[in-house]
Amino acid sequence: FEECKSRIAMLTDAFGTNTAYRLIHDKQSPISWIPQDCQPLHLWMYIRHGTRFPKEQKIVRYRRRLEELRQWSIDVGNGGKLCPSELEYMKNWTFFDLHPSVGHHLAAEGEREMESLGKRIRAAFSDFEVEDSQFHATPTQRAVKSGEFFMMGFLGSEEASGKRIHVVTEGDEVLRPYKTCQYWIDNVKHEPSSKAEYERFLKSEPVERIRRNFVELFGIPDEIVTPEDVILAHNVCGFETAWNFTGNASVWCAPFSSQADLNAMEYLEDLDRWHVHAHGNKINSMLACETAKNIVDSFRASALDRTFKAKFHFTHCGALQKLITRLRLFKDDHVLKAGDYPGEIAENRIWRGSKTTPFGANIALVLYNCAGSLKVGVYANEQQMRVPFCSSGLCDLEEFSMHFAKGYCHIQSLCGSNSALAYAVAAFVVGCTMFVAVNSMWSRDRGLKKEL
Ligand SMILES: O=C(O)[C@@H](COP(=O)(O)O)OP(=O)(O)O
Repeated sequence: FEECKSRIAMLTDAFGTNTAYRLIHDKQSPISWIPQDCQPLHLWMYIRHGTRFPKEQKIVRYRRRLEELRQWSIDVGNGGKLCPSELEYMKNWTFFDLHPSVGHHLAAEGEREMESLGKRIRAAFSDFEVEDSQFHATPTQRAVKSGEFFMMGFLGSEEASGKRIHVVTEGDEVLRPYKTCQYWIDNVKHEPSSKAEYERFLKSEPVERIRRNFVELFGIPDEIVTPEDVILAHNVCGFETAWNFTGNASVWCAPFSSQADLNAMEYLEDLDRWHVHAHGNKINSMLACETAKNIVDSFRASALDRTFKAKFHFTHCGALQKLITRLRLFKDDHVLKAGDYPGEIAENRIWRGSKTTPFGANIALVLYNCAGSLKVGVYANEQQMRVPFCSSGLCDLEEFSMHFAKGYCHIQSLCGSNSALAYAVAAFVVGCTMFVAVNSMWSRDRGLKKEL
């Protein structure tokens, strides 16, 4: 049964946004968060909640559909070409024990992820006393619980017991503005063209090949298994891998018989998230403008009183993707297209859900006082990043603010009834601001060169 063993061994981390944080973090080397001759003044973090359960309606749908597929496989197909251990697992499969009431709740793996992240972040800044720490979360169980577990890791259980999480309202402009943004919902999320590349790839040969593999392995008649079933199996494979700390593979991973299959499934989700939530649409960057303002305002306040403060925000995948878009991180210089897969363009892309926004994904922005100069460091998933609009790795606060937080920011008018006009005005103002900024940098540069 060599085939069974290799099937289990090949499972890695390509589960897109359903990847557990440990699957990417364990491969990274730790970094130093304190640059030489610098002292931290402000730590501002945006954190996606830890590993969770599927949402309530999905638990119901998964149970219904997977039960059907399971019956087809066991009764009719007699397990198809599944290995004996997989067939046994299939017969005793327990995902059905998951009650819909735990839908979208933080899983035990998510609790571990958050507590250990909190501990690592505290350890990274252990030479500095945090004068004030604040914890904010969206009004969801998974975000609030993530905040509580992180806080325990960061402050220790005793200090954490006296501290509260500030729960914001739905659609909060800093934590999750798109959630209630009607303009974005109508013109991006529900706009068919945003899904066009995703739909195209769903019908493409790489996904069809996995579907045929599914049919053959499970011994289910061809006409029963749809491309949506392939997505379902991939989701459940990802979830069961994320929850299962011991690393036993889920039987629903079996149709993905090579890394290429997992990569194709990740690409499918990436096409969706990139076009709807990230670099694929300019409004996504604009929707992070209040978040950007909050970061820069917090930095300016800390720069004045010169004490080390920390603010943590527990939120969701789409919110992190918008902040990532505004920071121009993980940005390919091409549009993500279905037709580019397979091929180097798709395979070498930077944008990957498992690397950008797994469960527990985090973006940290740190203000430092470096021998009297104010500098900003940007970190994604505990690795230092270089933002394209900064001339060096550690960015000068003014240079950073000029690109990141300037320009028109009025989310209500961007999202409200006059939003088409507001969107045009915003795009125009952002364009003008960039023009003026770049021009003034050129003139400053020219001035400096003259002086030299
Ligand atoms: O709420 C959810 O179902 C997903 C998607 O929501 P958005 O990312 O689209 O807000 O986000 P998650 O909570 O897993 O980060």
